[in-house]
Parts: sequence; structure tokens; C-alpha cells
Amino acid sequence: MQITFIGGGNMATAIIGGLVAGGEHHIRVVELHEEKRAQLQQQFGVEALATLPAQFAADGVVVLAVKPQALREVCLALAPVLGNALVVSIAAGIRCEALARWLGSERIVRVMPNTPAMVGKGVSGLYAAANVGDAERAAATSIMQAVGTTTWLAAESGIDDITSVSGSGPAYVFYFIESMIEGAVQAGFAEDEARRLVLATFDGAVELARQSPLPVATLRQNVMSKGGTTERAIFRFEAEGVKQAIIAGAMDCRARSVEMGIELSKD
Ligand SMILES: NC(=O)C1=CN([C@@H]2O[C@H](COP(=O)(O)OP(=O)(O)OC[C@H]3O[C@@H](n4cnc5c(N)ncnc54)[C@H](OP(=O)(O)O)[C@@H]3O)[C@@H](O)[C@H]2O)C=CC1
Ligand SMILES: O=C(O)[C@@H]1CCC=N1
Repeated sequence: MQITFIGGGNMATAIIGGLVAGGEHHIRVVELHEEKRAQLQQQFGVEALATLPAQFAADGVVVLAVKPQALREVCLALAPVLGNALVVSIAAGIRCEALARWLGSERIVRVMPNTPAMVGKGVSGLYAAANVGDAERAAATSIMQAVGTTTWLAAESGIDDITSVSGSGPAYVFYFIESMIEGAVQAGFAEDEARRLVLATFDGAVELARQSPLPVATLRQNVMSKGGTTERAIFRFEAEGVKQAIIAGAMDCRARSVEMGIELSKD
């Protein structure tokens, strides 16, 4: 499959990294910045262009991977050369209705991926506009499955929902990891040792949660000996409202996705 990425930034790089590791596809990237093009060429051996190619193969897929604020301009430039290509937009917020209006095509799938795609552990939510056929859905599924797990969403609002879970979620996790590393350094460990210990702790805890039949809350309680050390830490988290803050942050994230859709789809 010929896959053309418009935008070769963080998320495109993560998907391309996963796709290249899996082989098979012909990938090219249109990216404004010379140094990013050179990096993509060098790291993954993909074709990197400064401007749009003249036209796309009928079986091609175009992945829109620019910031939502740049999407309208990119779609308007793409419209005359799009042909029958399937468009996969990974942009947060921007609705199919706006994409179809700008592109003059309804062959659109929206995808909300995440950066662990880079290591083949991505999570992607997919939603197709009404007229998208089975073959096109299968093409989008196969691209995203090459870099992790996928789930099809019944309603377009599901993209807002999943953005607040897996799309932005890696940042929440990295924030927790960063905080634990800072705590470990305060406890006296050197930075690199702190990082190693914290990442191993995350790895172990996630694997245990995956393999155990017990609810995650029970696994947590199993660490909290009565009157012991963990209890003291969790009591502090509860007193400081850490859980509520994480939930509220995720809800703010979802609301921002809805808001961006309204803000950036007007013209
Ligand atoms: N990062 C993430 O974890 C996730 C991101 N997304 C979505 O992915 C999209 C890209 O995000 P991200 O990768 O983080 O953004 P980046 O800014 O890292 O990447 C976008 C790149 O595209 C370039 N660009 C802008 N306009 C054009 C153009 N007309 N032609 C070619 N290249 C262009 C940008 O240049 P310049 O900087 O000069 O604008 C930039 O280098 C966004 O819409 C975002 O919502 C979705 C899920 C997760
Ligand atoms: O922060 C953002 O807007 C993008 C979408 C999901 C993750 N990053």
C-alpha cells in the first residue's frame, strides 16, 4: 500500500517507525522542515518531500498528520490532487463534516492514535464517515494494527472520548513516571538509577495487573499493609485529591477535543 503522510512530526514519526518495523508498505512523507525530512529519511529510509506530490494512486492512503490548526489549509491544497485516495486524519477535534467540506471527498477515516505506536504498542480509535466502504475500513485498520491495537468507534464523539483515554493518556503516564523519578532522586538515588527503578516498577505493576484476575484496586490494597508505608503514601495522594485531579484532567482533555472541533471547523 502507498501511504503518504502530510506532516512528519511526533505522531507521524511514531506511526512510521512502527510501520517500517513491520515492513511491506511504501511510505512517503511531506514535511515542511528540512531537518525533520533528513531525520525521517535517515532513521526509516522513507521518501521525504518538501511539497505535495502531483497526484495519488487510487489505492493510496493519505494520512493527515499536521496540527489541527494547519489542517484546513492542507486539505484545501490536497483537494485538487486527491483522486480516489482514502484520507486518514489523525488530528484531534476536527470532524468528518469539516474534512469532507475542505477535501471535496467523503472517503475519510478519523483515527486517534498514540505515540507508543513507535514501539508497536499503540492504541488507536477509528471512526469512518458514513460513505466509507469495507475495503477502506480494512485499509485503515491494517495501517493502525501494524503499530498496535485498534478499536472501531460507533459514533464520532467516541474520538473525543478515546482522546482523553489513550490519545493523551501516555502524557498522563509519563507525568506520573516523571513524578516518581523526582521522588526517587529526593530519596537519594542518582537520576539514571532512579529512572531504571521507576520504569521497572511500572513494567512490573502493569504486567501484574494484566495477568491477575483481581481488580486493580485489590492489587493496590495488597501492597498497602495496615499501618505500613504504602498506606501513608496513598493516604497523602487521597488527601491531596490526586485521583480527582487525574479524572478532572481527562474530562478537560475530552472537552478540549470537542471545543477544538467547533473552533477550527467553522470556515
Ligand atoms: N502527538 C501525539 O501524541 C498525538 C497527536 N495527534 C494528532 O496528530 C497531529 C500531529 O501532531 P504532532 O505530530 O504532535 O505535531 P507536530 O507539530 O510534531 O507535527 C506536525 C508537522 O507537520 C508540519 N507541517 C505543518 N504544515 C504542513 C504542511 N502544509 N505540509 C507538510 N508539513 C506540515 C509541522 O511543521 P510546523 O511545526 O512548522 O507547523 C510539523 O513539523 C495533530 O493533529 C494531533 O492532534 C493525535 C494523537 C496523538
Ligand atoms: O495534545 C494533543 O492535542 C494531541 C492529541 C492527542 C495527543 N496529543
